[in-house]
Amino acid sequence: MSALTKDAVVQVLREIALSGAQGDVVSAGWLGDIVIQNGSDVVVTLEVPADLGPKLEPVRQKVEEVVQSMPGVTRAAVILTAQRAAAPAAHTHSDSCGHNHGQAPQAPKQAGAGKLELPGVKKIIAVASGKGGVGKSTTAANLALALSRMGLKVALFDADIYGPSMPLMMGLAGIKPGNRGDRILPLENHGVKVMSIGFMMPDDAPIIWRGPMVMGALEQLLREVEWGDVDVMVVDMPPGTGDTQLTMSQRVPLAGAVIVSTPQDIALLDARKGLNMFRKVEVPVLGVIENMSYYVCPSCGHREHVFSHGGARQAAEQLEADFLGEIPLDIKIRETADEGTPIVVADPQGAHAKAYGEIARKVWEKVGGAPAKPRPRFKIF
Ligand SMILES: Nc1ncnc2c1ncn2[C@@H]1O[C@H](COP(=O)(O)OP(=O)(O)OP(=O)(O)O)[C@@H](O)[C@H]1O
Repeated sequence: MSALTKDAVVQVLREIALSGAQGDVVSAGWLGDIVIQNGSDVVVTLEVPADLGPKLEPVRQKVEEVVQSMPGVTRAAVILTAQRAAAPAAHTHSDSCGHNHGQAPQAPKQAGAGKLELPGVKKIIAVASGKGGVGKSTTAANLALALSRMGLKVALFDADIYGPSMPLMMGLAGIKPGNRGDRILPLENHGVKVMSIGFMMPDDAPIIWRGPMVMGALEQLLREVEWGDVDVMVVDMPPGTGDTQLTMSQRVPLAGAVIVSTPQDIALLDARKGLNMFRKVEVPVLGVIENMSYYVCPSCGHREHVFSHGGARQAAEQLEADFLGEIPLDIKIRETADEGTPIVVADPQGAHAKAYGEIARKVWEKVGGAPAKPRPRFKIF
């Protein structure tokens, strides 16, 4: 059998006629990207006009069905993204991984771009970082689990388009969410509802996301998931302070944001950009969490400050943001997350779970959350 090519996919897409005078998805100018992974997994991105987006779910399904039926295709995923005016470039640049490491951009002026409505979701909290690799996702997962242990109904939304890690961290890797009608059902583990852009992509698909596409895909996912009744949703934001992060902070009705930083100065500089970005769009900054703050020697219990300790606390003070707490550098935090059972669940009585619990309590208080009913420790069936 000859190898599957993008041209062959385009050919097939041209055969799907759209109703009305628009021709097909290719001639309508909607074709964004085609990515073929492992020779047989195909992801097609359609960039459609924002006002048509919600009406085009049947088209998305049809295109997916047609691509899926092509010879040589194992899995097909079609993602609709809405075309949106790109935000002004400001002084930002993206590096090769797509992360934005420039200065906080100006708020884009988007006429009519109101807040997304997520009925049933009471409070939404963003977990953000100025740069990648500081432990933002690990913190988001453990924070969500700590909030859940307080007796709250919790959802975790993984918006980290450049490296979605929630499927792995929450023990849901390789599982695909189901549907009810045209609604997507979130997956659930450790008592937390989880949705990740990673569930929608073939494993390791190197999708090259352009700014407006990212927001389109995230919005679509947020809107189409049947979240049900949720006290608090934790959003693992894409790292950095570029246009995507800014647009997301404007469009999602955030109750507040927490910034994760390591103690190194360079990360703190980036953390400042994160703080400033949220302030610019009037999202309350709930505070700063210092991650990988110190190292506890597993044999003697000695605390070693590998980096210049206390930087996040000082930076928080200077920036008039609250310091929410510090989490040590501990291999167990990494291992448990990699195994899909983050430390708050793996060792609920341990010191780390306690530290995350304290942070969760402060965060919940700061967003004015109603006191949660303590979860019973024992269940009698
Ligand atoms: N407190 C910690 N102790 C030990 N390892 C940690 C800790 N926090 C995070 N890590 C590890 O550091 C790495 C990066 O963490 P994580 O993926 O959470 O960062 P991130 O900021 O979300 O990264 P990215 O920007 O790539 O999404 C992971 O291997 C994670 O397990």
